[in-house]
Amino acid sequence: MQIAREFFELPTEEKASLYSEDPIQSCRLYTSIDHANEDVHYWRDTLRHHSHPLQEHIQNWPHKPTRYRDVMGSYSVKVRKLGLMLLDLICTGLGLDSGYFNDELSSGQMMAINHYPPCPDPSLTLGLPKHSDGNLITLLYQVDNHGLQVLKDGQWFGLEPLPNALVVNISHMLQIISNGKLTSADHRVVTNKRVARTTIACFIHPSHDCQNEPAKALVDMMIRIPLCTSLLNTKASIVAL
Ligand SMILES: O=C(O)CCC(=O)C(=O)O
Ligand SMILES: [Fe+2]
Repeated sequence: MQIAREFFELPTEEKASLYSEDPIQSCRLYTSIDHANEDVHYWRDTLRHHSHPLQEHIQNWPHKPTRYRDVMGSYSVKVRKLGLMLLDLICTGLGLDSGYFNDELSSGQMMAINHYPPCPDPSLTLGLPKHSDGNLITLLYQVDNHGLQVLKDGQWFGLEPLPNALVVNISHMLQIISNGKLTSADHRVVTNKRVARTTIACFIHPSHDCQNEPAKALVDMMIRIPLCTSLLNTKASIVAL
């Protein structure tokens, strides 16, 4: 977290070379969501880069702070290990074959270092608007400052930062694969006037050419035999729920 904060404390000129609006860039610094086209800008700067396989991506990461690559690289490997362990447990919980989430379903990983500076008027914007994550599973590290809220039964609840704890989000792909047994949580970030907030999100995601669908074992098959006058004409229609 210290390294993440040090990155955002670098002089603007130092960070400027990483600034890009192009979502295809493997490592880029940008702000809000779609700065050129959005009506409201969100109060966030973010450094986003791929992080798995590490050796394919680390050379695109920032040079400064000098320990950035070492520290963030080692965090990325460890947090991935934890994420895959959680996916194994979720796999058991869902009753899927062990290793279901291995390989292409979890072969990608992206990290976002989010920075929310103090906001002079928090009533005018948010750090991030309501959304749920589009990947498989997200592990978010937040240390001390509040800001993250989750939507439950139509109400927003603040998620207290707990020392040495990570927030784990079920994301869209996991909702799809689990056929809705797990649901992705809507969340947002509010700002405050006093202090900056920095977070590190790790998004584990499927490979880009992998097709996602509900796991077969979680799809109920219902056979309907329509009532008709001639049994000979009866067709069984199979409906996947
Ligand atoms: O910074 C946070 O607390 C949440 C970040 C988040 O939701 C995201 O990057 O998708
Ligand atoms: Fe999110």
